[in-house]
Amino acid sequence: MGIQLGMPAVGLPAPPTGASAPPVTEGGTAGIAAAAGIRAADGLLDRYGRRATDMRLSLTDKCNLRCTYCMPAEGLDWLAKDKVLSGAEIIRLVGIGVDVLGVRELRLTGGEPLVRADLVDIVAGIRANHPGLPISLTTNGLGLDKKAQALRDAGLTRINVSLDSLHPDTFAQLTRRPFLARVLAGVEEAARVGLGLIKINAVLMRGINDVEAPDLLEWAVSHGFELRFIEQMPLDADHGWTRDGMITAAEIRGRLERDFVLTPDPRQRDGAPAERWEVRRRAEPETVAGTVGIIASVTEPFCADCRRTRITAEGSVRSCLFSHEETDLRELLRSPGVGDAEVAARWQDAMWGKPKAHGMDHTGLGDADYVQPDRTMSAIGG
Ligand SMILES: Nc1nc2c(ncn2[C@@H]2O[C@H](COP(=O)(O)OP(=O)(O)OP(=O)(O)O)[C@@H](O)[C@H]2O)c(=O)[nH]1
Ligand SMILES: C[S@@+](CC[C@H](N)C(=O)[O-])C[C@H]1O[C@@H](n2cnc3c(N)ncnc32)[C@H](O)[C@@H]1O
Ligand code: SF4
Ligand code: SF4
Repeated sequence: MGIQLGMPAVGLPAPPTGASAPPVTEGGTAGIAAAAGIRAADGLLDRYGRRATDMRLSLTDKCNLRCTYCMPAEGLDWLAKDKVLSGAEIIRLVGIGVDVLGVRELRLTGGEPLVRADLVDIVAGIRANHPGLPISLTTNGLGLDKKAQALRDAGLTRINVSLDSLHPDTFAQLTRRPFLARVLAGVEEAARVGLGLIKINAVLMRGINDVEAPDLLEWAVSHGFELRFIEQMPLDADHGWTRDGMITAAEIRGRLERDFVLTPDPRQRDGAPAERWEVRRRAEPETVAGTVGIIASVTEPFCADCRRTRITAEGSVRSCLFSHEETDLRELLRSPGVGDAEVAARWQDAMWGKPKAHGMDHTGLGDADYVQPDRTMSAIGG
């Protein structure tokens, strides 16, 4: 059962009230969390009683694909190298998250994390400090065939690979690159080296790959992968998203139900973006063939139970995927004499100002008052 928005969770400090409470801005005001009675041990708490324990860290803003729902065809102005957190800074920041602020799982993302030459060293460095921490990677799979074994050896727990089509032409149309075979080689190698349960992420685009939904699911269950369909969100550089144009979760279930029977997965959702369904083929209704997830950020939002804190490649906290403000931690990390406690306090301030949903005080992607963030999904760290 998720925490109700607006209600402090049991045992947590109440949100600040009264004239003495400093104003809350999404980016955080120095000391605001402390002024509200939040101690380091309270972790990454927000005004609505949610506590972030799931850290999503972007390793780079760069990418070697140009997915139409994410990047512009010409790419973006990549960050200068010195603006991006170094491996040592990342390892320190994860340490502060885990040891001081109660982070319980870590996802490495981007941009495309596999383009970072020191990725294996970063994973190994984090693993050495946190033997029990689940560390997962979200990737487009390009180059995974070369790095899967090293990543597993370094201590990576799991991997999610984005793959929207099994047809070379459709793949190239969606990603603007003809690399389907390379992605499939990466998925195959990740499975061979035993990189946990592999999850496949697919965004369905109307008139392009939406007809492929049942084929993608058949492919995934027959390989033992967990496929998740993601509703397209308004985070594309081209501002091409429309509420009417996107494929909804209800529509996805409808398309799948022609070939499969879907029943709710009895496992707890536990704050996960994906709602999971057990999958049975209509031709074999007695046997569970696998699981499918649907991530319905637009039509069935899950913000009330959000447990995520994001760090961008340049070391800023984004309390929400759709935030309009960021809180820089890199400057503190690079200031001689600044200790972990000070970095942790600024991170807590940023999270205290986390919006209720979708960067606003209510849910509603595509509502009249929704304003798309300046950054695209790739630059936020999806
Ligand atoms: N609205 C919203 N969507 C999110 C958030 N985090 C992830 N998503 C969506 O979920 C998709 C899949 O994310 P992944 O990186 O695979 O992570 P995950 O689903 O949390 O990971 P698992 O723990 O492996 O199930 C992303 O591409 C986003 O579309 C979030 O905080 N808010
Ligand atoms: C931004 S990418 C970063 C990691 C890696 N490059 C990849 O593609 O997996 C993470 C996830 O965001 C998803 N994504 C990107 N733009 C999106 C959008 N506008 N709506 C929904 N999901 C999106 C991608 O499909 C991918 O699964
Ligand atoms: S979704 Fe991932 S692979 Fe596609 S352009 Fe965005 S960052 Fe790159
Ligand atoms: S939109 Fe913001 S509040 Fe909602 S689930 Fe995503 S990160 Fe959390």
